[in-house]
Amino acid sequence: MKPLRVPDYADLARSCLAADVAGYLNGGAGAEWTLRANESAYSAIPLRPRVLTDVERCATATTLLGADLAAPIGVAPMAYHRLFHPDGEIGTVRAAGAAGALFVASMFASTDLAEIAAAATGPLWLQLYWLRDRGAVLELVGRAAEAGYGALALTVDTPRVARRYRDLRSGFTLPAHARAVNVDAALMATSHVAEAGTSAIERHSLERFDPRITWADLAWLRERTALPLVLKGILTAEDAELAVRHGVDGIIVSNHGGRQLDGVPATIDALPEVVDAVGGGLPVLVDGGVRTGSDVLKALAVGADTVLVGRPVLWGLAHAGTEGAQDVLQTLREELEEAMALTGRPTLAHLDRSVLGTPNRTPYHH
Ligand SMILES: Cc1cc2nc3c(=O)[nH]c(=O)nc-3n(C[C@H](O)[C@H](O)[C@H](O)COP(=O)(O)O)c2cc1C
Ligand SMILES: CCCCCCC(=O)C(=O)O
Repeated sequence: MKPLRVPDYADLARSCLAADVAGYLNGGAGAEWTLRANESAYSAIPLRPRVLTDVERCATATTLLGADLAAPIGVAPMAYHRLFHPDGEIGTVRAAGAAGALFVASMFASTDLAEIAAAATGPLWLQLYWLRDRGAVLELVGRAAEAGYGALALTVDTPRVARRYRDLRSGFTLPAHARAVNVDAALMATSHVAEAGTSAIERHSLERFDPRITWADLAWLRERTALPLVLKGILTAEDAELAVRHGVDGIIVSNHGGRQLDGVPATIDALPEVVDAVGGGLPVLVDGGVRTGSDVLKALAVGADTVLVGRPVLWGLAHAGTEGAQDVLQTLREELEEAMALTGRPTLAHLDRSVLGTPNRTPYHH
């Protein structure tokens, strides 16, 4: 089957990946309630089209923190792209560049940070986890600045990696060809020690991630880098207000694709309170469950400035390397453009909450 829609890539990826790798990629935390909610909440929102608005040209181009994007779409930070295809992060960053999309490299990328930067042709950020070893984090930040990364995205929803039952059942661990090559090997060692019935990355996070950090620690990082700082994993108005008060440069509304606290709302449902709390003072990004151009349009209509896409990019990569990842991003951009035309909104500025109908909810099931 030739993939046409983004979800077509999900099946194709599953059929070419080992079961434990597919489980790590597609799985979520706990009962996977939030994982399901992310996608179904988008499907529940009907659209309210306007007609006779001249949609011959619909303009998707935008800017984010001073960088140009062909559309308000980016690649969410995801660890270990080489697990899914030998092209790894070089493939996904090239795909992002070709599609005019933002690329956020994970701290646990399986390709050298400078090599990713050398292959990038578009805006590039680095995601960070706050490790107990602050020196290791700072060293990485210094290398990112030198390599030309444009911003840091600090993930704040992961004091530890959550229980992901698919990974516990498979005894998930990292193979030799997909390791976090940008962090000191000694620090990463336990992330690839197999132990039946456990997840190596969950064990590793308990040892190495720093669960003690608070809002006050952000100043420590800000004093040591001139790069803009974006917080990833905000879900409430209260935390959005604190983020603004602490002078961050952007917010990513995220529940980690349903991989961290199970039971939190779908991100499209959390987005309005964050957008309203921020009040336009900062860029607000969102990720989780975005599978169609209409989903992108809905998030923008609620007030997101840019939408990040996670698993679909890795489905494309797993199936067809760089080309597959690029096709996923290109398809989303084209579908967004079509959704703008068919809802009668020729520019991004025309996308506001009036395009959204009342959600048609069926209750989520645990
Ligand atoms: C395989 C995989 C690895 C991930 N690794 C990271 C990571 O290293 N850092 C991070 O902040 N988020 C990570 N995430 C979460 C994504 O950044 C993003 O929040 C999520 O995938 C968005 O949901 P979606 O996959 O439904 O688009 C990962 C997600 C997946 C699927
Ligand atoms: C010890 C490495 C942990 C990597 C976690 C990557 C991630 O965020 C994910 O969701 O998986």
